[in-house]
Amino acid sequence: MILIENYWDQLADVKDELASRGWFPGTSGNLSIKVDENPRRFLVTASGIDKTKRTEEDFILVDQQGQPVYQTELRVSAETSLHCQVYEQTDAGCCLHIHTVDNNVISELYAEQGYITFRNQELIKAFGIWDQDGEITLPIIENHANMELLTQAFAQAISAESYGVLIRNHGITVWGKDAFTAKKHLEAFEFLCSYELKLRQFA
Ligand SMILES: CSC[C@@H](O)[C@@H](O)C(=O)COP(=O)(O)O
Ligand SMILES: [Zn+2]
Repeated sequence: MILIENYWDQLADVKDELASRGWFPGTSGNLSIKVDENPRRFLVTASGIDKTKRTEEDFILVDQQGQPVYQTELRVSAETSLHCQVYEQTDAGCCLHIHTVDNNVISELYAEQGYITFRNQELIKAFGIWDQDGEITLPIIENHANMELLTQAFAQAISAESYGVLIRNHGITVWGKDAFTAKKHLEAFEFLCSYELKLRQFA
């Protein structure tokens, strides 16, 4: 038997931790956690809510098309289709999206290149990459206002080895096999973005 409450609590805990870092400015950001694969169902944040508050209406159970499983007055996150793509194309169990100044500035600086590759950093090991010359690449896509176009570009950028996609002047979407791993990947990408920006100030 699947205990949705268990997944709900895991996602609520992650949300609280990210909120305590100020990673949901202006109601931005959205989170999801998979509760079942056959058929695929996941909890996703309701749209437009204050993600720094913990309430009983924070998450909505949706199917693989991102449609609510039960009748609700709440709206699912405007970016639910991106979460659907992550679960469709990877074996992720959790997907996190945040807007920070650091990830936005990195997205602008590297937009023309279309990606940023991080190397020579101990924290790359957070992605399970243990080689001496290990590196991780984060693709960067344009921020289309049209969700169909954004979802298309996002789907093309997803790869099993990247664990995240950066949307230009918008934010980062990161995933992992479970809530713990997704948060670890998110923290690592944020660290790497911040490091890169600081280094550029001196280089
Ligand atoms: C309020 S600005 C952020 C939104 O436009 C969007 O990018 C976002 O991350 C949150 O949307 P939401 O529908 O609440 O999941
Ligand atoms: Zn967003």
